This record gives sequence, C-alpha cells and structure tokens, in this order.
Amino acid sequence: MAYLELNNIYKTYGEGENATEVLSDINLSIEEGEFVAIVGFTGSGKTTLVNLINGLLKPTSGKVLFKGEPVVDTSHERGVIFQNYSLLPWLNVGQNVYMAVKEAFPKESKAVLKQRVNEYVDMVSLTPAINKRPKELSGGMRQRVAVARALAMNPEMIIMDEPLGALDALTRGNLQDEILNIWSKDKRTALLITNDVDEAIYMADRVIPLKPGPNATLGPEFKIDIDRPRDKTALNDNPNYKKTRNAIIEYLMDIGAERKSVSTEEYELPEIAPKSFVA
Ligand SMILES: Nc1ncnc2c1ncn2[C@@H]1O[C@H](COP(=O)(O)OP(=O)(O)OP(=O)(O)O)[C@@H](O)[C@H]1O
Repeated sequence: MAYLELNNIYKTYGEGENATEVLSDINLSIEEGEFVAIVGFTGSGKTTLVNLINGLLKPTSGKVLFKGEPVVDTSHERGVIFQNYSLLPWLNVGQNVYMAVKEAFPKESKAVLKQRVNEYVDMVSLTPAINKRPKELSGGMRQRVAVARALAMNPEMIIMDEPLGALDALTRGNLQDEILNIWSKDKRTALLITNDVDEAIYMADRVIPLKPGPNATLGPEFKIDIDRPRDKTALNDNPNYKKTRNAIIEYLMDIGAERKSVSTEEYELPEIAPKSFVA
C-alpha cells in the first residue's frame, strides 16, 4: 500500500458550457519517506492538485488515498505550506506560530509550546521579528513565518505549494536545507510543487512534470540518482545531475512547444534559468 495514492483523478471547475477540466487522469503513488517534486507550468493546476491532496477540494472523479483511507477533509497529519502566506493579521509572528502548535499539541503545557514556537521562529531566522505583526514584515519574512508555522505542527507529510518562490536566493537556499533536514531527520514524506527545476532536482527523489492545462496530467517521472546529503556546489560536476537536468528541461520545452502549437493561450515555462549553483 502506498502512503499517498492518487487514482484516476479528474477535476472540473464550473458546470455545463462553463465547465473546464483542469486536471485529467492524474495517477501518483508516493511511498512513506519519499520526497517527490512536481514541476509545473504557471496556471497548470498545481494548487488544485495540492488542495485535492490536502482535502480542501474533492475530485470530480477518482480517489485520493492517504495511508489507504480516502481523504475527506484536512488533517494535521498533512501540513501544507502555501504560496500565499495566510497569516492572521492581528497576531504577531510568535502568536501566529503559537496558534498552530496549540492546535497540533492541545495537551502540551504553555511553556513547552512557547519553547517550540521559539525553536521554529529561530529556524527561519525571525527571532528579532517575533513580536511584529504581518503588516510590518516583508513578503519573504511572511513566507518564512508560514514555513515555521507548518513545520512546527510536526506533520507526518509535508506538502509544499511553491513555498519559497517569494524569497531571495540566500534565504531560499537556507530554507531548502532546513526543510530537507526536518524531512530526513524525522523521516517525513514530502511533496513539493515548484516551478523551479533546480530546486526540484536538489530536493527530491523523483521529479514529475505536470503538463500544462486545461486537462493537465502528469508526465513521466525522472528519478534523481544523487546521493544525500546533496552538495549544491558539487552538483554542477555531477554527471547524473547534468543528465537529469537536461532531460527534464528538454521534456518541458517539448511539451511547451507542443502545447503552443495547439493553443492560443500563453504558457509560462517553469523556472529553468541557471541558479547560483549552476554554471
Ligand atoms: N475555484 C475555481 N473556479 C474556477 N476555475 C478555477 C478555480 N480555481 C482555479 N481555477 C482555474 O484552474 C486553473 C488552474 O488553477 P491553479 O490555481 O490550480 O493553477 P496553478 O498551477 O497553481 O497556478 P499558478 O502557477 O498561477 O499558481 C486556472 O486556469 C484557474 O483559473
């Protein structure tokens, strides 16, 4: 039994003439402890996919199974880091994280919960801003609070919907490493949705492209055969890295070109520009 299973998922928004099938025949199986990345084009249905797995949306047809049980609602077992850091504006950084940990650990003492809040706020380097409200923070800082909040709840499965997109390269790199630390140390299962091919290869065991919609579906998987912990600076010289990166980019360019030839809509390619650690 797979840890997370998506069987023949279809998702349509609207009805009748206004119906649009956003996702079509999605099949995905993730084993416990795996780190899987899905790279997708802008507007291809990535957030819809995350919401189906999280339990915020129901598929039009098909099944989402988590540890063999149908997903019918959200659950603390699956922690989602969204791209639009939804923080409570009237609470400061510490209180936003505290609310979440209190919900996840209702029986713990206030002192233990506060200790946990401090630990995760520190992890995202926001200790000096712990008393600030969201409106006093930059977009990147808010995103870091959202990361701290989701990870502090100790979810079994970490689901990330382009969580690091708004961050500068340095913060982004640090948080990638923090997420990988937590994933490997605590034996979590992770699903990362990203438009950054290098981020996907650096972090995941498998990278799966989501073809552009409407009727977006998953493409072939690319196994990332690079030992962990991975060294960003050494990646450039790793023949497996170069080979896999080229294969993924070639695939994405091909489906982008194919889609352009049958559609008048603009599709934005995933992030394939060289990163700081790519020559
Ligand atoms: N509630 C809704 N009702 C109707 N259409 C919707 C709804 N939510 C999303 N869509 C449409 O479904 C498509 C996929 O949206 P989704 O947000 O899942 O894509 P995405 O890949 O996450 O996008 P982005 O890269 O811009 O974040 C888009 O065309 C969007 O307009």
